[in-house]
Amino acid sequence: MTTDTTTLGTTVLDARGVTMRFGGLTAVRNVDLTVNSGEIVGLIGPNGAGKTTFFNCLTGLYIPTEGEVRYKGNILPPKSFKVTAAGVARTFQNIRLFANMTVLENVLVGRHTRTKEGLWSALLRGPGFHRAEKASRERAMELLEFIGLANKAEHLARNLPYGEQRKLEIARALASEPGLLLLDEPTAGMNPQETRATEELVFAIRDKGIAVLVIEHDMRFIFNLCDRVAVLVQGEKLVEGDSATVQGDERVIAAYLGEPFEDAPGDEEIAEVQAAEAQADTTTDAAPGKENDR
Ligand SMILES: Nc1ncnc2c1ncn2[C@@H]1O[C@H](COP(=O)(O)OP(=O)(O)OP(=O)(O)O)[C@@H](O)[C@H]1O
Repeated sequence: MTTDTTTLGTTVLDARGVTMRFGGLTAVRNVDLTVNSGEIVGLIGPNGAGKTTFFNCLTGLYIPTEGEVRYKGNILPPKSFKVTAAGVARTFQNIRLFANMTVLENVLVGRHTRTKEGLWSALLRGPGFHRAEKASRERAMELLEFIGLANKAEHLARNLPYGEQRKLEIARALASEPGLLLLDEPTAGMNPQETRATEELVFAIRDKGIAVLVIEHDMRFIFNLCDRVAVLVQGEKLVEGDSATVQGDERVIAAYLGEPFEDAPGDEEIAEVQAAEAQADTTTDAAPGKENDR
């Protein structure tokens, strides 16, 4: 799946040797990861594997103990608002909207890194301020159209259904006009329809020329969506490749034992298949992990 609007292959994000230690605990160990323009890259791994910690290292919330992170060739500054200004936006695992502000106001907040008008201009409310404010509102409304919330621009964020609140978070992140969007579990708590809509939204974002790096536990979502998937286990990158490669990798299957993929067969089905295979004197073509191939 490619996009017409970007040149595939230009490195947007380049994380090298990222390590994050908390006292004696190494949450992320020597992780390399690149995201190229036009790509949607997935980051998966069991609970506590270090995925969010890695995101925090990419977005200036944490300063990695070792390693460096470059965005379009430049080392990212160790402050989250500067990272956003540089072109990297993110959403969080837990919704962080301004609940008592309107939908439109939430998106306008996300635009502050792109608004040139300073404090004095805002206080004096001169013509420059009014022009900038009008342009910001127009852009925010465009984004709300794009994610399908324009008709709720004046609603309070707290009154939106859960799935729409998550969408609004994405719109707010997009308001900073990023070149790279990091999504931390965007479908957590969503029903299947909302998840499918989010999938379409992420494709549409990619088609606008924004590269995407996404953490998600929903394997079907990840494998449908991503051009490339990296697997973190206990802070280390275990495997990286396209969806088919990662789904078929026995180390990945082993890492997820006890936490099966959605729709993965239950123990009974596995036992049945194994018994049938043993009986049928099968060749090695019946590869382990095939059951997860969709
Ligand atoms: N600020 C912190 N201080 C100390 N330990 C931390 C901190 N943040 C994360 N950790 C630890 O680092 C490890 C990785 O946690 P992290 O939240 O990055 O995992 P994760 O892969 O995102 O998990 P999940 O899928 O459950 O969100 C865990 O052992 C966690 O307890």
